[in-house]
Amino acid sequence: MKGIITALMVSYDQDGNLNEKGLREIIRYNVDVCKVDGLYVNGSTGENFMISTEEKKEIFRITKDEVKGQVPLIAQVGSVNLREAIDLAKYATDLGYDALSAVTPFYYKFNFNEIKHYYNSIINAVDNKMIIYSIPFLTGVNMSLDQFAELFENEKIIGVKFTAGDFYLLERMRKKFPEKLIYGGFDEMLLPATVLGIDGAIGSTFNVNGQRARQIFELGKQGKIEEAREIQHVTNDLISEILDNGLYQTIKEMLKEKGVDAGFCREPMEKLSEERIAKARSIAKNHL
Ligand SMILES: CC(=O)N[C@H](C=O)[C@@H](O)[C@H](O)[C@H](O)CO
Ligand SMILES: CC(=O)C(=O)O
Repeated sequence: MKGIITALMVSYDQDGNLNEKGLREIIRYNVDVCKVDGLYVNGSTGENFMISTEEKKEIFRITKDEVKGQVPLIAQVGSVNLREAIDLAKYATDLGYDALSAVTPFYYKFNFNEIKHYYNSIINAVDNKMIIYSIPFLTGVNMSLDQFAELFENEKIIGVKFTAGDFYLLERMRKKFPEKLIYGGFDEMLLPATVLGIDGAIGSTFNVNGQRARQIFELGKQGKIEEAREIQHVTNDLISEILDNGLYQTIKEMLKEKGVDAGFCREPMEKLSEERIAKARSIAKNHL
């Protein structure tokens, strides 16, 4: 479960209904064209926090079915509704997902004991492994090195998806937890995170830019820093244009430009104007 892992996009139709055919096409594009090492299902990029429990299960099921064992699968099951998280953890485990992940519980200012209870409750309910999903800029939840150490005392908690720019903390974690899996979260900082020794990365832009991400990761690990930096520069020209135009909507339009039925984002995310659709299409033409 190392390497370049796509935070999988999901296709919704104009009315926001799950588009199974489109989801299958996105999966195929990731596996066959971007050639990524795994899929992270129902993360932020999957618009997970805007959909129902039944839809989450449907996405887990379709993805497992379409992938046919070609790459490992990680199921993001985190929810402020702990019962839902446990239910999803059981569902994904029964389907055969290789690992689970859960976002730190957010919205209420849970204390660390509550966060620890949340992780242990989810993972101790199933025969599976857990990857903590830490994304402080969206959740407001910051954990210290000592707090990560306390969570990692549970041997079923095998790693962390670290979507943060705190590279001091990342370095401290690498030193303190050599046996845990650490995944980079910000695709635009893949090279510096690789230099600090991450085991892999999980990201949204790998849905379209997975091949360059792999090059950055491989070259970085080999110490070919200048070559890797050139590819990070090209990648970040791409990512900055995507971010300026609307992250998930733009990646979907880029997939459509590649013939993938990626659909639309779920409300309340807005639909792109004609002008921004044209911009997204031109980003795909110029950079992919
Ligand atoms: C919130 C979100 O989508 N985060 C992703 C991973 O955690 C990243 O892949 C970013 O989308 C990407 O780095 C662009 O900022
Ligand atoms: C990594 C990311 O974007 C996600 O959680 O989907």
